[in-house]
Amino acid sequence: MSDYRELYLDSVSHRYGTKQILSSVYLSCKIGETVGLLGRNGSGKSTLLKVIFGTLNPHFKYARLNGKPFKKGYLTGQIAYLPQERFVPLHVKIEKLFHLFVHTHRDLVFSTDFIRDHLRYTADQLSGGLQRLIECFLILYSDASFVLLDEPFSQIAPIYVEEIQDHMQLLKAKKGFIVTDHYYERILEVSDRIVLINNGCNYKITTKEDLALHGYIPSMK
Ligand SMILES: Nc1ncnc2c1ncn2[C@@H]1O[C@H](COP(=O)(O)OP(=O)(O)OP(=O)(O)O)[C@@H](O)[C@H]1O
Repeated sequence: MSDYRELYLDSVSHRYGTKQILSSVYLSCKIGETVGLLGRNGSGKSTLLKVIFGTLNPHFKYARLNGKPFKKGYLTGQIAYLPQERFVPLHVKIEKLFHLFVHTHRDLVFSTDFIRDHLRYTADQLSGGLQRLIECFLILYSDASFVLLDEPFSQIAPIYVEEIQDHMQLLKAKKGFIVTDHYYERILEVSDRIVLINNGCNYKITTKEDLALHGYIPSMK
């Protein structure tokens, strides 16, 4: 049985056409936990996050949130998702976006210097990296208890990656995170445990050697 305050996925299977991408994948995340999701390009990480959020209907999944079965994550109001692709509208003021997405922790996010400095702009007035950073904060600070982050560190300068990590740490008592990125050293730093997707299956990773064993990083000398 799953604990209360847990996102739980079991038996997730999906194929595109005849290509099997996920075969009975299991994944869980509790409040207070950061789960790092790793895997080679095309292994199915984004597919899995889309399945959880509900924008992709898999061939099979068994999903529960706080013990209760759910079909589409976004309908629960408890799951937020940062997709790989840009999602913010270009012509809406950043301040308005934060008013739409963030309620509980708005004061906290508005007290962050680089967010406050950009509130009066629209996304099209910002660089690609800053747009991504704003998107990341909109999702981190949304009211959802479980946050799915697809490549939050890509395009972002190291100084801001540190900021993202710090804010994840700050929010962790109240939220659970599932995060994937190919800056795997960052994923190792920020995560309490690591799950690797390989050949459609999930593997528990405990050491860097495990990552080499599964062919995610070059074998270690
Ligand atoms: N809509 C689609 N139609 C057909 N095939 C798809 C579709 N979306 C993804 N795929 C294929 O499914 C596989 C898994 O894609 P996915 O985006 O989930 O991988 P990923 O692990 O997130 O990869 P990356 O690390 O490169 O972002 C890839 O081979 C991809 O080409």
